[in-house]
Amino acid sequence: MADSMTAEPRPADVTTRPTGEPLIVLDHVEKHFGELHVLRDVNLTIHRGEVVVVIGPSGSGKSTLCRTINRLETIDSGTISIDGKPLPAEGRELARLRADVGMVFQSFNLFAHRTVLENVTLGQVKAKGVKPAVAKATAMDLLERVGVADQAAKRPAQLSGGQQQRVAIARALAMKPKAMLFDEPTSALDPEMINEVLDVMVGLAQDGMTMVVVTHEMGFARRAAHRVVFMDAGQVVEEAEPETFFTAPRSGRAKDFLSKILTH
Ligand SMILES: Nc1ncnc2c1ncn2[C@@H]1O[C@H](COP(=O)(O)OP(=O)(O)OP(=O)(O)O)[C@@H](O)[C@H]1O
Repeated sequence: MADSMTAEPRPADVTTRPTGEPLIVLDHVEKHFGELHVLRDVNLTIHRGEVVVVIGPSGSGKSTLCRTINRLETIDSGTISIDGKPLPAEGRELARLRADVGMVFQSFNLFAHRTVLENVTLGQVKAKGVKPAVAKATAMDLLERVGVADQAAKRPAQLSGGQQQRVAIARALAMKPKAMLFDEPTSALDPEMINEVLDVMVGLAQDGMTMVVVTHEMGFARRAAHRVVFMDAGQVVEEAEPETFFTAPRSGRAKDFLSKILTH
C-alpha cells in the first residue's frame, strides 16, 4: 500500500481541491472594438480558490476578457462583479480593484528605472500605505518565494525574461490580491524559462489562489486548472474540467482547435 505520508503531491491535489463561493462574476458581458464584436454574451463565474484556464484561437477575445475583469477595458453592456460588488469606474475604488485583482502581462510591465526590490515595494507603500520597512520585508519574502531574491538590487533589464516575469508575479502578490489574472504570462519567454514561471504559478494554485490564466500552455491547464474555458469568436463555447475537455470536447469548434494544437 502506498505510504500517504511520504507520497509526492500530485497535480490532482490542485484540481480536486474544492473551491468556494463565487468571487468573479461576468453576466451577459458584451464588448465591441468599433465594428468588431469581441465579447458576445459572456457569462462566467469564478469561485474562490478556483483556477480557470482560458484557451482558444488567436483573436477569440481571451485577452480582452481578462482585461475587462481588471477594468483595463470597459464593457458595452452586462455586468462584472468582484466579491459581490460591481467594478468601480475610477479613483480610489479602481486602485483598490487593481490591488485586489493582480494582473500579470505577457510583457512583464515592470518599472524599468526602479530596482527589482523597488518594483515589489512601491505599490504597497503608495497604494496601501504600508510602512516602507514592512513593505521591503514583504517584498524580500516574495522575491525569495519566486526564486529571485538574489536579484533584488538589479534593474529589470539586467534579468532574464523568466526572472522578470517572476518579479512581476511577486509585485502583484505584494498587494495581497484576492485573485490573480495572467494574460499569456509565458508567451514572450524562451522555452527554457517557461517552466520556471509555470512552476511558480502551480505553487500559487496549490496555495489556493483564485486564478484566471489565459495561456497556450496546455500542460499547465492539465496540471493546475479546475476548469478550462474555451473561447471562440468572442463566445464562451465550452467549459469543462481539463481531463474531460482534452479527451472529450463536446463542440465541433473545440475539437477543431484541439486537433490543430495537440498534433503539432
Ligand atoms: N484595443 C483594441 N482595439 C481594437 N481592436 C482590438 C483591441 N484589442 C484587441 N482587439 C481585437 O479584438 C480581437 C480580440 O483580441 P484579443 O487580444 O482579446 O484576442 P486573444 O484571443 O487574446 O488573441 P491572442 O491569442 O492572439 O492573444 C482581435 O481581433 C484583436 O485584434
